Amino acid sequence: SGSESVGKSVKYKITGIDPGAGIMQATEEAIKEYELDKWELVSGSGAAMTASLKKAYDKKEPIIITGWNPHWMFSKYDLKYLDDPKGVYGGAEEIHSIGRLGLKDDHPEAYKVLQQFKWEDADMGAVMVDIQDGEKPEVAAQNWINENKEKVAEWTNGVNKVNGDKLKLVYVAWDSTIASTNVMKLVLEDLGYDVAISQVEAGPMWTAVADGSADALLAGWLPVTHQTYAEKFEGKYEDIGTSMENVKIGLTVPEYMDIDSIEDLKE
Ligand SMILES: C[SH](C)CC(=O)O
Repeated sequence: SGSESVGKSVKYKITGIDPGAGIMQATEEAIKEYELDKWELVSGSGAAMTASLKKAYDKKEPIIITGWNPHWMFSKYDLKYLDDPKGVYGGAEEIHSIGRLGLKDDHPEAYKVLQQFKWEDADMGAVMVDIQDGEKPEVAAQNWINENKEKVAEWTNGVNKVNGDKLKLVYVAWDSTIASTNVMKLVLEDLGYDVAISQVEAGPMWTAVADGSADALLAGWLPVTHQTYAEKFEGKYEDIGTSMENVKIGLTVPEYMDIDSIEDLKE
């Protein structure tokens, strides 16, 4: 066919995000399972990945990235997941709220909010797009809360106000988690909590909850994406509840690329 192989066209590179992310471990495993010997996974950050995506997409050039839903990039660009016949990336994943041991006794009101915290892809997406359009995360979060009082009222249903109790949430700079953490910060502050949010890498995020130095994380992607962390810290955290279902991770490419499966990368 004379057409250059996909691998050659992207110099056998997959453009990833921060090295501790579960999708990065899954992609290293995919490189092994699909015998993508010449391929390498390039780590960086979520922001660097989406900047590379924009650069390639604007010129209709090939690029392969580590993608996930919810993410604003799927509404901004025409993207598709590569089929994963070996199931390396798992199926429908869920986002869990993970709390330190003792949180329920120390802060029963906050615990109950996290238990009742549930929203959809579209809710989180609205906050992410607002941020992507230049709004500050805390303003985008407040905008969403103002528009969704009834949904927030479900989260705080039956929860008493508190008087300045301190809470610390940890998160990673993934667009989805920046959105959820900023919304939850405002909801808990509205109940009277003094909330600090701290941006760390994925490993330190789980470690902080497991060692009790943070109260909760809102980005427990399970059962597959964060399986390594969940196993490593087994017994040292409490899975408080699922805030979102049917989320997904996988290798992602622009629709204009004529490949459909991870198997196609072997050529
Ligand atoms: C980047 S996804 C939100 C989560 C993960 O891959 O760890």
